[in-house]
Amino acid sequence: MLSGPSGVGKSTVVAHMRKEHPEVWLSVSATTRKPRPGERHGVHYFFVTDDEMDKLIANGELLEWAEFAGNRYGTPRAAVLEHLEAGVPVLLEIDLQGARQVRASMPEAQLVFLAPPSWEELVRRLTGRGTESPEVIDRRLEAAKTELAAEPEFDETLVNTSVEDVARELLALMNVV
Ligand SMILES: Nc1nc2c(ncn2[C@@H]2O[C@H](COP(=O)(O)OP(=O)(O)O)[C@@H](O)[C@H]2O)c(=O)[nH]1
Ligand SMILES: Nc1ncnc2c1ncn2[C@@H]1O[C@H](COP(=O)(O)OP(=O)(O)O)[C@@H](O)[C@H]1O
Repeated sequence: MLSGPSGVGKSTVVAHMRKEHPEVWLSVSATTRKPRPGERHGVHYFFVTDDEMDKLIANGELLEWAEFAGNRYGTPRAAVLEHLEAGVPVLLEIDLQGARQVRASMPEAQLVFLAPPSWEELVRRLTGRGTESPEVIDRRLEAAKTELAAEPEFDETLVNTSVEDVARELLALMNVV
């Protein structure tokens, strides 16, 4: 499981890793957040309405879910279990609250925290991505303070200075290489 503050580079690292190792399966989450330009339904997320999210939760279809910066996000349970049973390396990219839930239900899961080289660099990356309004950026930076403080809860911390290095370290932790 990979967690870390918004803008630290999780998606970038995972995309780089999967380009070279497509055998790593990345869970596609359901979210009530609106798609960013270029994001596709079923690829980056399953973009769902509030009602649809209510149903997924009520029917027990999510392994975990959380509200993050005003939107809900959850991991579809069935696909994760199928891939684990098939022996495929599974990666979840989820927030701190989700990571805590998975740790409780799957104690064997490995929790990896992706940290920024500095607070200033995190702000620079999140702002530089240009996908969020200043209000949303503030909200995400507020959440980032809590996430950075929870770093000791994780099994491993990787500092995202070089995307290539972090991708390699993550693969090694997953025993893929
Ligand atoms: N708990 C949980 N968090 C998720 C899930 N999918 C994504 N997230 C997290 O939600 C947060 C916001 O994701 P997103 O809106 O895509 O923004 P980004 O992380 O800045 O690219 C990030 O911390 C994600 O890791 C999920 O299924 N469950
Ligand atoms: N190691 C890095 N060095 C410099 N910029 C990076 C690095 N990793 C990611 N970025 C940039 O930071 C921004 C946020 O990355 P992104 O992968 O969207 O973060 P997250 O998925 O954690 O929210 C993007 O513009 C990305 O190109």
